[in-house]
Amino acid sequence: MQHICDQTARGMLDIFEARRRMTAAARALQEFEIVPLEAALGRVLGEAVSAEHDSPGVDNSAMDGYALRLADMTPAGLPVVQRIPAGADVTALPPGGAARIFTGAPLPQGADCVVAQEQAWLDEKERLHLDAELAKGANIRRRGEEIRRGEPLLPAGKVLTPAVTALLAAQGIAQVCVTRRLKVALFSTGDELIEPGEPCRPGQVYNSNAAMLQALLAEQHCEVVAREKLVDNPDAVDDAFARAREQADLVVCSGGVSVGEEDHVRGAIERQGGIVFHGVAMKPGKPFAFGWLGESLERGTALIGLPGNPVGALVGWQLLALPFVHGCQGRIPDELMHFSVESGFETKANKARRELLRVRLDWSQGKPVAYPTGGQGSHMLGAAAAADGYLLMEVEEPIKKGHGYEYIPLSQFSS
Ligand SMILES: Nc1nc2c(c(=O)[nH]1)N[C@H]1C(S)=C(S)[C@@H](COP(=O)(O)OP(=O)(O)OC[C@H]3O[C@@H](n4cnc5c(N)ncnc54)[C@H](O)[C@@H]3O)O[C@H]1N2
Ligand code: MOO
Repeated sequence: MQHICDQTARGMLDIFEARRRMTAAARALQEFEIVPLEAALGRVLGEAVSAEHDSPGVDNSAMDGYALRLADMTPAGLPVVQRIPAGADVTALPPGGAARIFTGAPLPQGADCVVAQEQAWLDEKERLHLDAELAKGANIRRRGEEIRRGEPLLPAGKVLTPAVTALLAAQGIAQVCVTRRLKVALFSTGDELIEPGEPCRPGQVYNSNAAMLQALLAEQHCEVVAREKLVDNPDAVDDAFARAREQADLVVCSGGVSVGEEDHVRGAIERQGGIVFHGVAMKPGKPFAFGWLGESLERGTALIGLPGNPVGALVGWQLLALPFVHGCQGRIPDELMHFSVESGFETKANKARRELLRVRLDWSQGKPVAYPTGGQGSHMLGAAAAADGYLLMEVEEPIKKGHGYEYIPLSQFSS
């Protein structure tokens, strides 16, 4: 991964430095709630969890078959003297006998292996014979072989995925302590914006950012405490920010963050708090701003200003805002996942900013080859909606067909 390194261009912050700063700036919320396990998907564990039981709880069979004591087997076979379904109490295997047993059923005391029914046969006297060489311990799942009662099961900061949910359920745990939801106030700025469902005059633009950000926040289990559209007027932005800092942990705002006189977000942040950084050497997403409202970043309300261009807002959210949100949730930080793939296309170099090209991997040649999913303008949502990843184009390095470039899968941003 020699391509991903610090690099600044024309006063803009390097993407990966910006990501580090977002990660470092986050302070984990120290407020928690107890929720039922079935309502905890995607939430973040607020405390470490230890195993409450040995897993497996008893020695048990890994197969439908027969449990036996190997040394008892004779050329004349073994009589089947017991039948043990899953859920039965633990029994003892009488000497010189075998037990019919089913997957997950407790191994009878004295048995030292299980033969799968496909590898055994019963003669006319219902005596068991083996078709395979068996070793002691075969097809037995031992008590506590995965984890013992009291051992660490999950650390604080772990996200409750379906597998984590199952791991907790397997321990009999019905409710968990999770970080409370992050309260987010969501603003979209722009006189041109109208809401989906409203009639559209020429020059007006549907507010896709609010819909997208609401969805992105829902994916992260944030609580949207305000969702407002703001006109391009400094008083309106000031007023909205002043209200939001009282009710939210984080303000997320799109648009109005560039340099034109209709862009009022930076000014409002400076009047009510301060800027940590503004401007990142990435395309799309250059005018990304991070700051705070109130006394300081630590004591005030954090504010993330995303570009108005919808794909810039999306990329800024995924690469820069998410590490901060995760940190506030107390989540164990994720490394950015990326790997090299071949490019199936060519593109001219960008002289100032790294570009994140919206691509899809084609596997039809037995290896992944990246192709663009459509127009790469930062206002063009189609390519973003069709992409499965971003191909990272370094500054002053064109993309050449057949060469390898870092690919950043999008799936990592939804978990
Ligand atoms: N002179 C310069 N102009 C621009 C620069 C620059 O460096 N110098 N940077 C450009 C880049 S890059 C971007 S990105 C944009 C970002 O500008 P803003 O964040 O201030 O966003 P707006 O100007 O408000 O809007 C830009 C664009 O996005 C549309 N938009 C805004 N909000 C929404 C929304 N909620 N849903 C859908 N679309 C939205 C808006 O209509 C504009 O088309 O600045 C460049 N300019
Ligand atoms: O950085 Mo802007 O999002 O390229 O258009």
